[in-house]
Amino acid sequence: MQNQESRSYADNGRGRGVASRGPGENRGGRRGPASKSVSRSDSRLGSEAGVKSLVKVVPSNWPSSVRYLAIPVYAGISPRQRQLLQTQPADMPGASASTPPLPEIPPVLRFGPSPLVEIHAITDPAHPACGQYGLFTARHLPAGSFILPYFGVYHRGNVAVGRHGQGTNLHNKKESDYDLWLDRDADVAVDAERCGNEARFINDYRGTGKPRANAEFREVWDPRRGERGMAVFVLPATKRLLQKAVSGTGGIAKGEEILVSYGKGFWEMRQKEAREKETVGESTGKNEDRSGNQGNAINTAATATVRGVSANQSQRETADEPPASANTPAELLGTLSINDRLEVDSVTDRMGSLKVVAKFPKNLSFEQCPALT
Ligand SMILES: C[S@@+](CC[C@H](N)C(=O)[O-])C[C@H]1O[C@@H](n2cnc3c(N)ncnc32)[C@H](O)[C@@H]1O
Repeated sequence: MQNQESRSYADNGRGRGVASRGPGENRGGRRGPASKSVSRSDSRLGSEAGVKSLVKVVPSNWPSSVRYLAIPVYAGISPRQRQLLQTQPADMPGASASTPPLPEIPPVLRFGPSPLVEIHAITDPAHPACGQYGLFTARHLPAGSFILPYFGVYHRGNVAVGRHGQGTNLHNKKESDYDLWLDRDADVAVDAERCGNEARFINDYRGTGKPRANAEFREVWDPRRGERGMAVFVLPATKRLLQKAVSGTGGIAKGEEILVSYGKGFWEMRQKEAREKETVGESTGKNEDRSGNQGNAINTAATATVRGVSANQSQRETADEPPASANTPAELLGTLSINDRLEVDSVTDRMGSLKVVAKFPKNLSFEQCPALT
């Protein structure tokens, strides 16, 4: 079972934060099996053809089990929801005259891997996400600056509730730690568990030794696609940091890990789930880990210890993982289609309180992304 907070690993300040329950050059480091280098001289970058070609390009260290997205994809979003996504809040019916426009993604931003960030495996045993990946800066990023968009599957925010009360995203049939609220009122969230961009690797600052987050998720307007979305920004400078910024030390230094706050609710829910799983494990004699980072983890012990989950990543469910080699948009959309007949008990409302509101529709399918059609 999820609650509103647990769906949020951050909040953008407009009540539309991170949901459920975390122009291109490649740098050094290990390369994922699916990696291809980014050609900065690719004249098609930014064009529709460029988007299509960049779907084939992944950043260094991108895990082969996760599909890289240069634009979002859509699952089960209604035409009305799409319309809402393509409307600035200030233009919404009933919006007050003082509603500010959303901050904009730089219109010249290229589609594909960002030169501002690098994905690295975390090998420091003191880091609570040791054995997983994290996102690091490739250069100094000024306070308040835009870092990158958060891409994933735009889906209905509703969650189904499984036998043990755990929440499950309807669109991918299991809970996700990469699912961010985009618009709670419109019931749209963006999940990067199975496919996404570099932003999906941003860890929470808790337990890392850093006193606070250095970045945040914010709702944005993407003028390239005429659509709302989520993005990551360097935290704006506080008065104290502003003074430092004058001497050039504000923002995030080159090589530092980008860290956000997932929100207290995210971690409270994780603890609750860990307790429940331990209870289930005790009663059945086995433990399971249903964490959302199964696809990426390169070492499981540290994760399990930190999160208090006495489980092993190797026991993760793999049956409904999509194949990892789709490259073209058609393949991408094809392999992500969900036409399965899902059997669920009930659906929670978007506040997450356990409440039967609807039976899950039997067929969900991905809509073609307008940028690709
Ligand atoms: C959005 S993902 C972040 C990327 C993830 N490290 C990966 O390699 O895919 C969220 C997951 O990362 C892990 N994580 C992030 N921040 C953490 C922290 N401060 N302590 C422990 N685990 C963390 C948790 O497993 C969480 O479910």
